[in-house]
Amino acid sequence: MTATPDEPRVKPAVAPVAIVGAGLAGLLAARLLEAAGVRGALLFEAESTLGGRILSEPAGVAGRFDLGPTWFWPEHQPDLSRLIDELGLSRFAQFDIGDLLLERHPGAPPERVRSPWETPVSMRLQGGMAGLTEALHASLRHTRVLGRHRVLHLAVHDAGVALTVQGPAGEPVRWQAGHVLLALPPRLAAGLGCTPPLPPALQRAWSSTPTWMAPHAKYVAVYDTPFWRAQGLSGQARSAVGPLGEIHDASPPQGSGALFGFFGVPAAVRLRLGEGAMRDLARAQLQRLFGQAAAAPQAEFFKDWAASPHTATPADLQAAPAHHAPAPEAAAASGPWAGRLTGIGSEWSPQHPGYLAGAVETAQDGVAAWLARRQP
Ligand SMILES: Cc1cc2nc3c(=O)[nH]c(=O)nc-3n(C[C@H](O)[C@H](O)[C@H](O)COP(=O)(O)OP(=O)(O)OC[C@H]3O[C@@H](n4cnc5c(N)ncnc54)[C@H](O)[C@@H]3O)c2cc1C
Repeated sequence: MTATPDEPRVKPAVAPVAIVGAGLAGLLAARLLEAAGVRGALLFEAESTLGGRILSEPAGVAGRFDLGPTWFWPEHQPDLSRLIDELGLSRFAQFDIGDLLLERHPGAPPERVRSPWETPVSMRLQGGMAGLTEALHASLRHTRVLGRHRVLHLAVHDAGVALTVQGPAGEPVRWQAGHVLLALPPRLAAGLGCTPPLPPALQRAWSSTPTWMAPHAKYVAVYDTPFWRAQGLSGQARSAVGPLGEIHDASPPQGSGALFGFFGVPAAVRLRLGEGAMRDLARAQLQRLFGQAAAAPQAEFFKDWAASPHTATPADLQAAPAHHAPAPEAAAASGPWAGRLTGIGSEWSPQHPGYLAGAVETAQDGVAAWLARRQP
């Protein structure tokens, strides 16, 4: 029978758990389920690549450079730190020795100020943060990982949840699972169609939770060497002129040098001006700050997360929140959705909402809660 968009084909087997989203939270949840003996979980990922907001791009022999998260803080994030060790990944401290440059006014030369001491030390992963999600994915043996599978709709029924999923060919297919772990930002989860609808208070709480860093964009410039260090500069800068508002050293532990910056330009302006203009302005700013040697990077990268439909929603583009939002409830307390659906994206973390460590916390808690409730 040929499937039509209105009549999704049904996959008859019922998976114990379906995970929506293969970022850090989704991949870790799959690993934890496998470690507890669960077989045949489904992991749906809308994009063709895994990792979600974690993205590291290669530049020849220079290494890989983070266009998503860069840092973690082991003193405050012991579970994430343990996971990194367990996966055999190497860490190193963020370079921050030397002066910081301050650009206060257009046309005024940058001021040098002593770098503020970073407490606690920010740590980075050798080879880029994507090493974390790649290692998690490589460790999976008993999970069906389905890239280019976008979950569109969830319907609860007596035996569990039916998920309508758009696969690579564009056709909607219905899959069945006993429980759904929503490993995506609450705002995106609130946009999935649900039958019956989620409790209104839960729906409101999820759709009003901003997705951390969704309105932001990053620029990375790669050089042969970290030449600014010889001038006593840390590579850090703050600018009221822009387009980059905050700049850091992004060099790997040895060899090449790199600088990265977060744009201070609002998402709507960036999207209007386009990537080419943003790159040109960012490169010109690095030259203004760090001199002629910064004018011709051997490689450069630009990633605008506001343009990613599987990270940002139109609501995220209105304003960039200065602080991490408090975590909303992760599940329905009563009604048909109780016990069928749990939010495990990082923003649901009570301790570290929006951080990598938050995704670790929510994956651990979500899987533990499902295992505790599961019928023997
Ligand atoms: C530029 C930037 C810098 C950051 N810096 C740091 C940092 O230095 N330190 C730190 O701790 N944190 C940082 N963060 C935050 C960190 O990246 C996130 O907290 C973390 O990666 C979230 O992981 P997650 O798995 O919860 O969600 P995500 O990584 O957002 O994963 C969600 C996944 O769901 C998929 N998806 C979405 N909709 C669907 C659908 N309908 N069907 C199927 N799949 C879907 C997405 O494609 C994605 O793969 C940064 C983020 C950004 C963007």
